[in-house]
Amino acid sequence: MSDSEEESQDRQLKFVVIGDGASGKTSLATRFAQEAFGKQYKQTIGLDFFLKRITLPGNLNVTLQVWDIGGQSLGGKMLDKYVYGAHGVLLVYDITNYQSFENLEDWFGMLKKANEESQVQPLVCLVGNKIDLEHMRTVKSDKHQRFCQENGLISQFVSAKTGDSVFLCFQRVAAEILGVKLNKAEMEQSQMIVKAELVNYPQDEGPISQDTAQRSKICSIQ
Ligand SMILES: Nc1nc2c(ncn2[C@@H]2O[C@H](COP(=O)(O)OP(=O)(O)OP(=O)(O)O)[C@@H](O)[C@H]2O)c(=O)[nH]1
Repeated sequence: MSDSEEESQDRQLKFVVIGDGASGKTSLATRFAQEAFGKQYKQTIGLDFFLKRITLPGNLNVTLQVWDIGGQSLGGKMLDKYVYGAHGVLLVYDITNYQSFENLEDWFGMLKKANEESQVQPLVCLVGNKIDLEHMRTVKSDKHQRFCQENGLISQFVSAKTGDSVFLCFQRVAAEILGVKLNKAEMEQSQMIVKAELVNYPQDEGPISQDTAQRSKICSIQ
């Protein structure tokens, strides 16, 4: 069988990523689809698309079509058309920004309304992003859990910056939609790659040779 024939058998799933501006939706999509992260904030106007093929247990190939929707779209005319017919939705907020959590009600309300007449009801995952900034958290984890329970959502905490649990998040939603069970080992395997950046040493701890300083900026633990 040729490659293109094989690909044509892939399941295609539409994922939309919604939530307040600057909560990290583009970063999440970019981390997932391109394994990259940019510190610079560039507002998404309208929407962006990403495609990524993943393999679920049982050798099931799935192509995820990720629609990254600009946070300023809430209240805009096009938003219900963007989210219509989605199989999976990542409802994203920033754990260090309480307002982004409060606004989830509006995002979720819009989502329900937009899909009222759709035959496919999307599976929704509540995504608390920026867990690398745990020390700056303003949204307590029990608030997050309560929102999930009240609305029947999957729950996930991630960091688009470090990559922590980003792949897992997309994988869990895709698996749930397709009725595929992930075992503990599979979940753990896709959970994290920790990249620890070294902080500059204080001046009075003695000189570090230029060579050493350059070689040891990032430490990866897998
Ligand atoms: N520390 C940290 N910063 C993050 C993380 N994710 C995103 N950011 C930063 O947060 C800012 C906003 O990220 P974006 O991904 O552009 O946010 P967005 O939700 O797509 O924003 P809109 O396009 O306005 O909807 C950027 O400066 C990112 O670098 C994260 O996990 N940790």
